[in-house]
Amino acid sequence: MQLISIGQFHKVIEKYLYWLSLPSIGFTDILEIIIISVIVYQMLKWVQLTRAWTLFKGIIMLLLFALFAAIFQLNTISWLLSNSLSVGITAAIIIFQPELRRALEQLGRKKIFSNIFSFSAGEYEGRQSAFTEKTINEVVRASYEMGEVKTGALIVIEQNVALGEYVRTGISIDGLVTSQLLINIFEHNTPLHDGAVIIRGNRIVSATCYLPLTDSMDIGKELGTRHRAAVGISEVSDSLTIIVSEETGAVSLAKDGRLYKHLQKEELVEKLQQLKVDDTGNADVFKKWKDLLRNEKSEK
Ligand SMILES: Nc1ncnc2c1ncn2[C@@H]1O[C@H](COP(=O)(O)OP(=O)(O)OP(=O)(O)O)[C@@H](O)[C@H]1O
Repeated sequence: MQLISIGQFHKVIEKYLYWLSLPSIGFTDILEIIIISVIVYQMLKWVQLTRAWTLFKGIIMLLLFALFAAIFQLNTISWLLSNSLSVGITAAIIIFQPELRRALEQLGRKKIFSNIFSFSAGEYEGRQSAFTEKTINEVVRASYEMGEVKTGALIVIEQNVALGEYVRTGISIDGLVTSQLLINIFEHNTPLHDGAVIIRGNRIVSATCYLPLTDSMDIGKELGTRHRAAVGISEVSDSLTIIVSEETGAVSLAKDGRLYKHLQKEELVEKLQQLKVDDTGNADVFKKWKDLLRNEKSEK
């Protein structure tokens, strides 16, 4: 029996198994794979939380149908599908314009690096003055006192995204946050009780502000425009909004497009503590990391 040399063996392998050879993978390829995976994952996560999920399922059905048409050479159907693709994309952009706008706004709000590396309260909180323990106590006291007597209220706490355009819709007030002032503003049949109050740092900057209403379907039919306005402003900004129901006296909170209904006093305090900075105006960097991680967890 004639043995083949190593060189010949190599040639045979190259000739018949060339398709097995893998292209060389460099660092940039791995980086690209990671970046694309993260983008696709984030897009799928976003699509699942919006009306676009239904559209996404529809597109998958169409693609399966196109594959079926291609396999069985249904030429007319294939032609129709490929020619309506560009029209379909334009239509989807028009129909889902609010969702796309919201997604881009949310992307613009993600201050990942500044959140991690900024050490001063001004940069971290984006406010001119600090949101302190005293302000938290005043806001919480006012909310539950108004709840007890069923006085409706809407209190927006501004964070990194400036709410100037909504502040301008109201009547300008430059007053230190106190429970008495808040209760007074929302007192029935007084000129300032309608609409929302906006708080920036430790100060009430405006009252009777008009907020955008959400068109979310997830909000219960029993809730009216006050709650819709609170969720609406939380969709277009990183603000935190407290709602006191005039009907039930319940205190709720809107943040990142979500409504946390019927909060107990301690729960509200806990949520507001995340915005706090100490009296020197400095945010604790370790607390920031803890808060960031906690927020990530609670979002999951
Ligand atoms: N777009 C808006 N921006 C700011 N405030 C608003 C807006 N729409 C309604 N409000 C406030 O909400 C009040 C009406 O509340 P409505 O009864 O419709 O809401 P609700 O969610 O059912 O709350 P409640 O439980 O207090 O009745 C208005 O009088 C006004 O003060």
